[in-house]
Amino acid sequence: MNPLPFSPSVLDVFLLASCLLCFGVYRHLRVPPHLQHIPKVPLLPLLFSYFSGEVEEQRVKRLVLPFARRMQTDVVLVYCLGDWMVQVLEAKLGKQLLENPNVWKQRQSQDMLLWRLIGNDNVFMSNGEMAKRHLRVVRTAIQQTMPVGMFADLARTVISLVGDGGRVRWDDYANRYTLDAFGRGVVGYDFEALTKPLGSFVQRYQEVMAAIASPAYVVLPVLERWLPRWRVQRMIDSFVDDMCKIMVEKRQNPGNDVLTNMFKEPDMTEVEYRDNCIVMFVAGHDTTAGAISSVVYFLARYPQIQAKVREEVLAVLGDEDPRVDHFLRTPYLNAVLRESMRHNTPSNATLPRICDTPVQIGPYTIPPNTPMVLNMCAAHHNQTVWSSPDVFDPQRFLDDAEKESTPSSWVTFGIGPRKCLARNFSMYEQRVLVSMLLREYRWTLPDDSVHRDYLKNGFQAFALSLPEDLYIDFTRLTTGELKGGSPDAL
Ligand code: HEM
Repeated sequence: MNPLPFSPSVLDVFLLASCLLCFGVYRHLRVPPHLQHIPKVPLLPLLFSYFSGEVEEQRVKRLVLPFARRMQTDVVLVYCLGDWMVQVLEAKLGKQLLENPNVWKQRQSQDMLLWRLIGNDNVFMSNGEMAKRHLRVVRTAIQQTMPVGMFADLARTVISLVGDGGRVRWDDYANRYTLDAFGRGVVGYDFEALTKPLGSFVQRYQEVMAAIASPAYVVLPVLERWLPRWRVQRMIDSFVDDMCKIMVEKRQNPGNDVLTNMFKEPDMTEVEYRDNCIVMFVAGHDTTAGAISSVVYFLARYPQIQAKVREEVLAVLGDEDPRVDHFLRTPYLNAVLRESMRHNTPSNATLPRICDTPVQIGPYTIPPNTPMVLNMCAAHHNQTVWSSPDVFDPQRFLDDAEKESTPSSWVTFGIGPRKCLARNFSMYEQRVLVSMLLREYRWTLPDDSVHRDYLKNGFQAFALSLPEDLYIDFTRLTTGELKGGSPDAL
Protein backbone atom coordinates (compact mmCIF):
# COMPACT_ATOMS: atom_id res chain seq x y z
CA MET A 1 0.00 0.00 0.00
CA ASN A 2 1.30 3.51 -0.85
CA PRO A 3 1.73 5.44 2.49
CA LEU A 4 1.66 8.80 0.61
CA PRO A 5 -1.64 10.39 -0.53
CA PHE A 6 -0.06 10.72 -4.02
CA SER A 7 2.54 8.81 -6.06
CA PRO A 8 5.60 11.02 -6.75
CA SER A 9 6.96 10.70 -10.25
CA VAL A 10 10.69 10.66 -11.04
CA LEU A 11 10.32 14.31 -12.10
CA ASP A 12 8.82 15.23 -8.69
CA VAL A 13 11.69 13.57 -6.86
CA PHE A 14 14.20 15.29 -9.15
CA LEU A 15 12.58 18.71 -8.59
CA LEU A 16 12.46 18.22 -4.82
CA ALA A 17 16.11 17.12 -4.72
CA SER A 18 17.10 20.12 -6.90
CA CYS A 19 15.21 22.52 -4.60
CA LEU A 20 16.89 21.05 -1.52
CA LEU A 21 20.29 21.26 -3.21
CA CYS A 22 19.71 24.88 -4.30
CA PHE A 23 18.55 25.79 -0.79
CA GLY A 24 21.63 24.11 0.71
CA VAL A 25 23.97 25.93 -1.71
CA TYR A 26 22.15 29.24 -1.08
CA ARG A 27 22.47 28.83 2.71
CA HIS A 28 26.15 27.96 2.35
CA LEU A 29 26.99 30.85 0.02
CA ARG A 30 24.87 33.71 1.38
CA VAL A 31 26.51 36.31 3.58
CA PRO A 32 25.49 35.69 7.21
CA PRO A 33 23.32 38.58 8.51
CA HIS A 34 25.91 39.64 11.13
CA LEU A 35 28.51 40.31 8.36
CA GLN A 36 26.31 42.24 5.98
CA HIS A 37 27.69 45.63 7.07
CA ILE A 38 31.08 44.79 5.50
CA PRO A 39 31.47 45.46 1.74
CA LYS A 40 31.28 42.11 -0.04
CA VAL A 41 33.30 41.29 -3.17
CA PRO A 42 30.62 40.02 -5.61
CA LEU A 43 30.27 36.25 -5.35
CA LEU A 44 29.69 35.12 -8.93
CA PRO A 45 32.89 36.59 -10.41
CA LEU A 46 34.73 35.15 -7.39
CA LEU A 47 33.33 31.66 -7.97
CA PHE A 48 34.08 31.91 -11.66
CA SER A 49 37.63 32.95 -10.81
CA TYR A 50 38.13 30.01 -8.40
CA PHE A 51 36.72 27.36 -10.70
CA SER A 52 38.67 28.65 -13.69
CA GLY A 53 41.89 28.17 -11.65
CA GLU A 54 42.83 31.88 -11.64
CA VAL A 55 45.76 32.50 -9.29
CA GLU A 56 45.24 34.54 -6.11
CA GLU A 57 47.47 37.43 -7.18
CA GLN A 58 45.50 37.95 -10.42
CA ARG A 59 42.18 37.69 -8.58
CA VAL A 60 43.32 40.34 -6.12
CA LYS A 61 44.38 42.73 -8.89
CA ARG A 62 41.37 42.06 -11.15
CA LEU A 63 38.54 41.75 -8.63
CA VAL A 64 39.37 42.55 -5.02
CA LEU A 65 41.36 45.79 -5.30
CA PRO A 66 39.15 47.43 -7.98
CA PHE A 67 36.09 46.60 -5.84
CA ALA A 68 37.75 48.04 -2.72
CA ARG A 69 38.67 51.21 -4.63
CA ARG A 70 35.09 51.64 -5.84
CA MET A 71 33.79 51.19 -2.29
CA GLN A 72 36.62 53.31 -0.81
CA THR A 73 37.47 50.67 1.77
CA ASP A 74 40.49 48.64 2.84
CA VAL A 75 38.42 45.97 4.57
CA VAL A 76 36.30 43.61 2.48
CA LEU A 77 34.42 40.35 2.77
CA VAL A 78 35.60 37.62 0.41
CA TYR A 79 34.26 34.08 -0.09
CA CYS A 80 37.36 31.98 0.37
CA LEU A 81 38.27 28.42 1.44
CA GLY A 82 34.58 27.59 1.73
CA ASP A 83 33.72 30.48 4.06
CA TRP A 84 33.08 34.24 4.15
CA MET A 85 36.24 35.83 5.40
CA VAL A 86 37.27 39.39 6.26
CA GLN A 87 40.29 40.45 4.20
CA VAL A 88 42.36 43.44 5.28
CA LEU A 89 43.99 45.13 2.28
CA GLU A 90 46.29 47.64 3.94
CA ALA A 91 49.29 47.22 6.26
CA LYS A 92 48.35 49.65 9.07
CA LEU A 93 44.96 48.00 9.48
CA GLY A 94 46.74 44.63 9.20
CA LYS A 95 48.85 45.69 12.18
CA GLN A 96 45.69 46.45 14.15
CA LEU A 97 44.54 42.91 13.43
CA LEU A 98 47.76 40.94 13.85
CA GLU A 99 49.04 42.76 16.94
CA ASN A 100 45.74 42.44 18.78
CA PRO A 101 46.53 40.13 21.74
CA ASN A 102 42.98 38.75 21.79
CA VAL A 103 43.19 37.46 18.24
CA TRP A 104 44.56 33.96 17.57
CA LYS A 105 45.12 31.64 14.63
CA GLN A 106 41.97 29.85 13.53
CA ARG A 107 42.23 26.09 13.87
CA GLN A 108 42.05 24.65 10.37
CA SER A 109 39.90 21.68 9.46
CA GLN A 110 41.93 18.57 8.74
CA ASP A 111 39.47 17.97 5.88
CA MET A 112 41.65 20.15 3.73
CA LEU A 113 44.61 18.02 2.73
CA LEU A 114 47.11 20.88 2.94
CA TRP A 115 46.37 21.15 6.68
CA ARG A 116 46.50 17.38 7.06
CA LEU A 117 50.00 17.48 5.56
CA ILE A 118 51.14 20.29 7.85
CA GLY A 119 49.61 18.85 11.03
CA ASN A 120 48.56 20.79 14.12
CA ASP A 121 51.38 20.28 16.60
CA ASN A 122 53.73 22.94 15.28
CA VAL A 123 54.70 26.58 15.63
CA PHE A 124 52.62 27.70 12.63
CA MET A 125 49.24 26.35 13.73
CA SER A 126 49.44 26.63 17.51
CA ASN A 127 48.23 29.36 19.88
CA GLY A 128 48.73 30.43 23.50
CA GLU A 129 51.22 28.58 25.71
CA MET A 130 51.87 25.92 23.11
CA ALA A 131 52.78 28.57 20.52
CA LYS A 132 55.11 30.28 23.00
CA ARG A 133 56.98 27.01 23.60
CA HIS A 134 57.25 26.19 19.88
CA LEU A 135 58.28 29.74 19.02
CA ARG A 136 61.05 29.65 21.60
CA VAL A 137 62.44 26.34 20.37
CA VAL A 138 62.11 26.91 16.61
CA ARG A 139 63.21 30.56 16.64
CA THR A 140 66.33 29.79 18.70
CA ALA A 141 67.20 26.84 16.46
CA ILE A 142 66.86 28.94 13.29
CA GLN A 143 68.81 31.87 14.76
CA GLN A 144 71.69 29.51 15.60
CA THR A 145 71.85 28.42 11.96
CA MET A 146 72.81 30.94 9.29
CA PRO A 147 74.48 28.74 6.70
CA VAL A 148 75.73 31.40 4.27
CA GLY A 149 78.67 29.13 3.31
CA MET A 150 76.28 26.30 2.45
CA PHE A 151 74.12 28.65 0.34
CA ALA A 152 77.30 29.66 -1.52
CA ASP A 153 78.19 25.97 -2.14
CA LEU A 154 74.74 25.39 -3.58
CA ALA A 155 74.98 28.57 -5.67
CA ARG A 156 78.25 27.22 -7.12
CA THR A 157 76.41 24.02 -8.06
CA VAL A 158 73.72 26.09 -9.79
CA ILE A 159 76.45 27.96 -11.68
CA SER A 160 78.10 24.71 -12.73
CA LEU A 161 74.73 23.51 -14.06
CA VAL A 162 74.12 26.72 -16.01
CA GLY A 163 77.69 26.33 -17.30
CA ASP A 164 78.64 28.72 -20.07
CA GLY A 165 75.05 29.87 -20.35
CA GLY A 166 72.12 29.15 -22.62
CA ARG A 167 68.42 28.76 -22.01
CA VAL A 168 67.44 27.47 -18.57
CA ARG A 169 64.08 26.69 -16.99
CA TRP A 170 64.77 28.97 -14.05
CA ASP A 171 61.75 28.16 -11.85
CA ASP A 172 62.98 24.56 -11.80
CA TYR A 173 66.51 25.59 -10.76
CA ALA A 174 65.10 27.91 -8.07
CA ASN A 175 63.01 25.04 -6.74
CA ARG A 176 65.91 22.63 -6.61
CA TYR A 177 68.23 25.20 -4.99
CA THR A 178 65.73 25.93 -2.20
CA LEU A 179 64.99 22.23 -1.67
CA ASP A 180 68.68 21.55 -1.14
CA ALA A 181 69.01 24.65 1.05
CA PHE A 182 66.12 23.41 3.21
CA GLY A 183 67.50 19.86 3.23
CA ARG A 184 71.00 20.81 4.31
CA GLY A 185 70.18 23.88 6.42
CA VAL A 186 67.01 22.80 8.21
CA VAL A 187 66.93 19.00 8.47
CA GLY A 188 70.63 18.39 7.77
CA TYR A 189 69.92 16.00 4.90
CA ASP A 190 71.22 16.18 1.34
CA PHE A 191 68.27 15.75 -1.03
CA GLU A 192 70.63 16.23 -3.99
CA ALA A 193 67.81 17.98 -5.78
CA LEU A 194 70.26 20.04 -7.85
CA THR A 195 72.45 17.18 -8.95
CA LYS A 196 69.84 14.40 -9.09
CA PRO A 197 66.55 16.13 -10.03
CA LEU A 198 64.69 12.86 -10.32
CA GLY A 199 65.43 11.97 -6.69
CA SER A 200 62.41 10.34 -5.07
CA PHE A 201 61.84 12.75 -2.13
CA VAL A 202 61.84 15.83 -4.34
CA GLN A 203 59.57 14.30 -6.92
CA ARG A 204 57.17 13.06 -4.27
CA TYR A 205 56.90 16.50 -2.68
CA GLN A 206 56.11 18.09 -6.03
CA GLU A 207 53.55 15.39 -6.80
CA VAL A 208 51.93 15.80 -3.36
CA MET A 209 51.61 19.58 -3.75
CA ALA A 210 50.29 19.30 -7.32
CA ALA A 211 47.72 16.70 -6.22
CA ILE A 212 46.56 18.81 -3.26
CA ALA A 213 46.08 21.88 -5.49
CA SER A 214 42.92 20.80 -7.29
CA PRO A 215 40.85 24.02 -7.72
CA ALA A 216 37.52 22.39 -6.80
CA TYR A 217 38.92 21.04 -3.51
CA VAL A 218 40.63 24.33 -2.70
CA VAL A 219 37.37 26.26 -3.16
CA LEU A 220 35.19 23.69 -1.40
CA PRO A 221 37.33 21.82 1.13
CA VAL A 222 34.18 19.98 2.27
CA LEU A 223 34.51 17.90 -0.92
CA GLU A 224 37.28 15.99 0.85
CA ARG A 225 34.54 14.62 3.11
CA TRP A 226 32.07 13.87 0.32
CA LEU A 227 34.54 12.60 -2.29
CA PRO A 228 37.68 11.65 -0.34
CA ARG A 229 40.88 11.48 -2.35
CA TRP A 230 42.39 8.33 -0.86
CA ARG A 231 45.33 8.28 -3.29
CA VAL A 232 46.40 11.81 -2.33
CA GLN A 233 46.01 10.98 1.36
CA ARG A 234 48.32 7.99 0.90
CA MET A 235 50.85 10.21 -0.90
CA ILE A 236 50.78 12.63 2.04
CA ASP A 237 51.22 9.84 4.59
CA SER A 238 54.16 8.44 2.69
CA PHE A 239 55.78 11.91 2.50
CA VAL A 240 55.33 12.35 6.26
CA ASP A 241 56.90 8.89 6.81
CA ASP A 242 59.92 9.97 4.77
CA MET A 243 60.32 13.04 6.96
CA CYS A 244 60.21 10.78 10.05
CA LYS A 245 63.00 8.62 8.61
CA ILE A 246 65.14 11.73 8.08
CA MET A 247 64.53 12.69 11.72
CA VAL A 248 65.58 9.26 13.00
CA GLU A 249 68.79 9.52 10.97
CA LYS A 250 69.44 13.04 12.31
CA ARG A 251 69.16 11.89 15.92
CA GLN A 252 71.99 9.47 15.24
CA ASN A 253 74.13 11.91 13.21
CA PRO A 254 73.77 15.44 14.62
CA GLY A 255 75.05 18.29 12.45
CA ASN A 256 74.94 22.06 12.11
CA ASP A 257 71.29 22.44 11.14
CA VAL A 258 68.00 23.67 12.56
CA LEU A 259 66.75 20.18 13.46
CA THR A 260 69.91 19.32 15.43
CA ASN A 261 69.53 22.61 17.30
CA MET A 262 65.87 21.84 18.00
CA PHE A 263 66.82 18.42 19.42
CA LYS A 264 68.86 20.25 22.10
CA GLU A 265 65.48 21.16 23.63
CA PRO A 266 64.12 18.18 25.51
CA ASP A 267 60.77 19.89 25.70
CA MET A 268 59.14 18.55 22.53
CA THR A 269 57.52 15.29 21.49
CA GLU A 270 58.48 13.37 18.34
CA VAL A 271 55.20 14.42 16.70
CA GLU A 272 55.97 18.07 17.49
CA TYR A 273 59.47 17.78 15.98
CA ARG A 274 57.99 16.11 12.93
CA ASP A 275 55.20 18.66 12.44
CA ASN A 276 57.66 21.53 12.84
CA CYS A 277 59.96 20.07 10.19
CA ILE A 278 57.05 19.68 7.79
CA VAL A 279 55.70 23.15 8.44
CA MET A 280 59.12 24.70 7.87
CA PHE A 281 59.37 22.74 4.66
CA VAL A 282 55.98 23.89 3.40
CA ALA A 283 56.31 27.48 4.71
CA GLY A 284 59.89 27.96 3.65
CA HIS A 285 60.54 26.07 0.45
CA ASP A 286 57.96 27.26 -2.08
CA THR A 287 57.95 30.84 -0.79
CA THR A 288 61.70 31.27 -1.17
CA ALA A 289 61.75 29.43 -4.51
CA GLY A 290 59.03 31.80 -5.76
CA ALA A 291 61.00 34.82 -4.54
CA ILE A 292 64.18 33.62 -6.30
CA SER A 293 62.31 32.96 -9.54
CA SER A 294 60.70 36.40 -9.40
CA VAL A 295 63.85 38.43 -8.74
CA VAL A 296 65.71 36.74 -11.62
CA TYR A 297 62.70 37.48 -13.83
CA PHE A 298 62.57 41.17 -12.90
CA LEU A 299 66.31 41.57 -13.44
CA ALA A 300 65.94 39.90 -16.86
CA ARG A 301 63.11 42.24 -17.75
CA TYR A 302 64.89 45.42 -16.60
CA PRO A 303 68.53 45.26 -17.82
CA GLN A 304 69.44 48.70 -16.42
CA ILE A 305 68.47 47.58 -12.94
CA GLN A 306 70.43 44.36 -13.46
CA ALA A 307 73.49 46.38 -14.49
CA LYS A 308 73.18 48.69 -11.49
CA VAL A 309 72.84 45.90 -8.93
CA ARG A 310 75.74 43.99 -10.54
CA GLU A 311 77.92 47.07 -10.20
CA GLU A 312 77.15 47.21 -6.46
CA VAL A 313 77.73 43.48 -5.95
CA LEU A 314 81.07 43.56 -7.79
CA ALA A 315 82.18 46.57 -5.77
CA VAL A 316 81.26 45.06 -2.40
CA LEU A 317 81.91 41.33 -2.83
CA GLY A 318 84.66 41.42 -5.46
CA ASP A 319 85.52 37.77 -5.94
CA GLU A 320 85.22 36.87 -2.25
CA ASP A 321 82.86 34.21 -0.95
CA PRO A 322 79.67 35.92 0.26
CA ARG A 323 79.55 36.73 3.98
CA VAL A 324 76.80 38.17 6.17
CA ASP A 325 78.67 41.49 6.54
CA HIS A 326 78.89 41.98 2.75
CA PHE A 327 75.13 42.35 2.59
CA LEU A 328 75.12 45.18 5.12
CA ARG A 329 76.78 47.18 2.32
CA THR A 330 74.48 46.24 -0.57
CA PRO A 331 71.49 48.57 -0.13
CA TYR A 332 70.50 48.38 -3.80
CA LEU A 333 70.51 44.55 -3.85
CA ASN A 334 68.39 44.59 -0.69
CA ALA A 335 65.99 47.07 -2.31
CA VAL A 336 65.76 44.91 -5.46
CA LEU A 337 64.85 41.85 -3.39
CA ARG A 338 62.26 43.78 -1.39
CA GLU A 339 60.72 45.30 -4.49
CA SER A 340 60.60 41.91 -6.17
CA MET A 341 58.77 40.39 -3.18
CA ARG A 342 56.45 43.40 -3.09
CA HIS A 343 55.62 43.10 -6.76
CA ASN A 344 55.16 39.32 -6.74
CA THR A 345 54.44 38.66 -3.06
CA PRO A 346 55.47 35.02 -2.45
CA SER A 347 52.83 34.28 0.19
CA ASN A 348 49.65 36.23 -0.48
CA ALA A 349 47.75 35.97 2.79
CA THR A 350 48.29 35.13 6.43
CA LEU A 351 46.64 32.19 8.10
CA PRO A 352 43.08 33.17 9.14
CA ARG A 353 42.79 34.78 12.57
CA ILE A 354 39.77 34.63 14.84
CA CYS A 355 38.56 36.20 18.09
CA ASP A 356 35.77 35.38 20.54
CA THR A 357 34.99 39.07 21.16
CA PRO A 358 34.25 41.80 18.58
CA VAL A 359 37.34 43.25 16.86
CA GLN A 360 37.62 46.81 15.52
CA ILE A 361 39.42 47.11 12.18
CA GLY A 362 39.29 50.63 10.80
CA PRO A 363 35.63 51.69 10.69
CA TYR A 364 34.27 48.13 10.97
CA THR A 365 33.37 46.11 14.03
CA ILE A 366 34.02 42.49 13.13
CA PRO A 367 31.73 40.11 15.03
CA PRO A 368 33.21 37.28 17.14
CA ASN A 369 34.33 34.08 15.39
CA THR A 370 34.73 35.67 11.96
CA PRO A 371 37.85 34.49 10.09
CA MET A 372 40.12 37.46 9.24
CA VAL A 373 43.31 37.65 7.17
CA LEU A 374 45.81 40.24 6.06
CA ASN A 375 46.04 40.02 2.28
CA MET A 376 49.69 40.92 1.69
CA CYS A 377 49.42 40.90 -2.09
CA ALA A 378 46.62 43.48 -1.88
CA ALA A 379 48.53 45.52 0.72
CA HIS A 380 51.52 45.60 -1.66
CA HIS A 381 49.44 46.80 -4.61
CA ASN A 382 47.23 49.22 -2.74
CA GLN A 383 47.28 52.57 -4.57
CA THR A 384 46.48 54.50 -1.43
CA VAL A 385 49.89 53.46 -0.06
CA TRP A 386 52.24 52.87 -3.00
CA SER A 387 52.83 55.23 -5.90
CA SER A 388 52.49 53.30 -9.21
CA PRO A 389 52.33 49.90 -7.50
CA ASP A 390 52.47 48.01 -10.80
CA VAL A 391 55.83 49.53 -11.71
CA PHE A 392 58.98 47.60 -10.68
CA ASP A 393 61.04 50.29 -8.98
CA PRO A 394 63.57 49.26 -6.28
CA GLN A 395 64.45 52.93 -5.86
CA ARG A 396 61.21 53.42 -3.90
CA PHE A 397 62.93 51.68 -0.97
CA LEU A 398 65.81 54.16 -1.13
CA ASP A 399 64.21 57.50 -2.03
CA ASP A 400 63.34 59.64 0.96
CA ALA A 401 59.79 60.46 -0.09
CA GLU A 402 58.59 56.88 -0.22
CA LYS A 403 61.12 55.34 2.16
CA GLU A 404 59.15 56.91 5.03
CA SER A 405 56.23 54.58 4.54
CA THR A 406 57.93 51.47 3.14
CA PRO A 407 59.17 49.74 6.32
CA SER A 408 55.68 49.42 7.73
CA SER A 409 53.89 48.98 4.40
CA TRP A 410 56.17 46.16 3.21
CA VAL A 411 54.67 43.09 4.84
CA THR A 412 56.08 40.17 2.85
CA PHE A 413 56.94 38.26 6.03
CA GLY A 414 53.76 39.19 7.94
CA ILE A 415 53.32 41.49 10.95
CA GLY A 416 53.50 41.24 14.71
CA PRO A 417 54.40 38.42 17.06
CA ARG A 418 53.67 35.69 14.49
CA LYS A 419 55.77 37.24 11.74
CA CYS A 420 57.97 34.80 9.77
CA LEU A 421 60.68 33.60 12.10
CA ALA A 422 62.96 32.49 9.25
CA ARG A 423 62.96 35.74 7.29
CA ASN A 424 66.71 36.25 7.70
CA PHE A 425 67.39 32.67 6.65
CA SER A 426 65.35 33.23 3.50
CA MET A 427 66.84 36.66 2.75
CA TYR A 428 70.42 35.29 2.90
CA GLU A 429 69.40 32.30 0.80
CA GLN A 430 68.26 34.79 -1.86
CA ARG A 431 71.09 37.32 -1.49
CA VAL A 432 73.83 34.70 -1.83
CA LEU A 433 72.43 33.08 -4.97
CA VAL A 434 71.49 36.33 -6.72
CA SER A 435 74.81 38.03 -5.99
CA MET A 436 76.80 35.01 -7.16
CA LEU A 437 74.76 34.80 -10.38
CA LEU A 438 75.32 38.51 -11.00
CA ARG A 439 79.08 37.96 -10.85
CA GLU A 440 78.94 35.22 -13.47
CA TYR A 441 76.19 36.04 -15.95
CA ARG A 442 73.95 38.61 -17.48
CA TRP A 443 70.55 37.30 -18.40
CA THR A 444 67.49 38.15 -20.47
CA LEU A 445 63.98 36.89 -21.17
CA PRO A 446 63.61 34.93 -24.42
CA ASP A 447 61.66 36.88 -27.06
CA ASP A 448 58.88 34.32 -27.04
CA SER A 449 58.64 34.10 -23.22
CA VAL A 450 55.09 33.60 -21.89
CA HIS A 451 56.13 36.12 -19.23
CA ARG A 452 57.00 38.86 -21.72
CA ASP A 453 54.21 41.21 -20.58
CA TYR A 454 53.83 40.19 -16.96
CA LEU A 455 54.98 37.45 -14.61
CA LYS A 456 52.59 34.48 -14.70
CA ASN A 457 52.25 32.34 -11.59
CA GLY A 458 51.01 28.74 -11.47
CA PHE A 459 47.92 27.63 -9.53
CA GLN A 460 48.80 26.60 -5.95
CA ALA A 461 47.02 24.96 -3.03
CA PHE A 462 47.49 27.95 -0.76
CA ALA A 463 47.67 31.45 -2.23
CA LEU A 464 51.36 31.35 -3.15
CA SER A 465 52.85 33.24 -6.09
CA LEU A 466 55.15 30.84 -7.89
CA PRO A 467 56.19 31.67 -11.45
CA GLU A 468 55.84 28.71 -13.82
CA ASP A 469 57.62 27.82 -17.08
CA LEU A 470 60.05 30.68 -16.58
CA TYR A 471 62.79 30.27 -19.18
CA ILE A 472 65.78 32.60 -18.93
CA ASP A 473 68.71 33.09 -21.34
CA PHE A 474 72.03 33.29 -19.46
CA THR A 475 75.27 34.63 -21.00
CA ARG A 476 78.59 34.35 -19.20
CA LEU A 477 80.26 37.70 -18.47
CA THR A 478 83.56 38.39 -20.19
CA THR A 479 86.65 39.46 -18.23
CA GLY A 480 86.22 42.99 -19.62
CA GLU A 481 82.67 43.14 -18.32
CA LEU A 482 83.79 41.96 -14.91
CA LYS A 483 86.38 44.70 -14.75
CA GLY A 484 83.73 47.35 -15.00
CA GLY A 485 82.68 47.43 -18.66
CA SER A 486 79.00 47.92 -19.28
CA PRO A 487 77.58 44.47 -20.11
CA ASP A 488 74.13 45.75 -20.72
CA ALA A 489 75.25 48.16 -23.38
CA LEU A 490 76.30 45.15 -25.47
C1 HEM B 1 60.35 34.43 0.91
C2 HEM B 1 60.22 33.50 1.83
C3 HEM B 1 59.18 33.51 2.92
C4 HEM B 1 58.02 34.21 3.02
C5 HEM B 1 57.44 35.22 2.02
C6 HEM B 1 57.40 33.86 4.27
C7 HEM B 1 56.23 34.42 4.73
C8 HEM B 1 55.70 34.15 5.97
C9 HEM B 1 54.57 34.83 6.53
C10 HEM B 1 53.76 35.91 5.84
C11 HEM B 1 54.36 34.34 7.76
C12 HEM B 1 53.27 34.77 8.75
C13 HEM B 1 52.01 33.98 8.52
C14 HEM B 1 50.88 34.40 9.41
O1 HEM B 1 50.96 35.42 10.12
O2 HEM B 1 49.87 33.71 9.38
C15 HEM B 1 55.34 33.31 7.99
C16 HEM B 1 55.42 32.55 9.12
C17 HEM B 1 56.29 31.48 9.25
N1 HEM B 1 57.32 31.15 8.39
FE1 HEM B 1 57.84 32.12 6.71
N2 HEM B 1 58.19 32.94 4.90
C18 HEM B 1 59.28 32.68 4.11
C19 HEM B 1 60.32 31.81 4.38
C20 HEM B 1 60.33 30.93 5.43
C21 HEM B 1 61.35 29.93 5.66
C22 HEM B 1 62.61 29.73 4.81
C23 HEM B 1 60.95 29.20 6.75
C24 HEM B 1 61.62 28.04 7.45
C25 HEM B 1 62.80 27.56 7.19
C26 HEM B 1 59.71 29.78 7.23
C27 HEM B 1 59.01 29.36 8.33
C28 HEM B 1 57.94 30.02 8.87
C29 HEM B 1 57.29 29.62 10.10
C30 HEM B 1 57.66 28.41 10.96
C31 HEM B 1 56.26 30.54 10.35
C32 HEM B 1 55.26 30.54 11.52
C33 HEM B 1 55.63 31.58 12.56
C34 HEM B 1 54.56 31.69 13.63
O3 HEM B 1 53.48 31.17 13.46
O4 HEM B 1 54.81 32.33 14.65
N3 HEM B 1 59.37 30.82 6.41
N4 HEM B 1 56.17 33.22 6.89
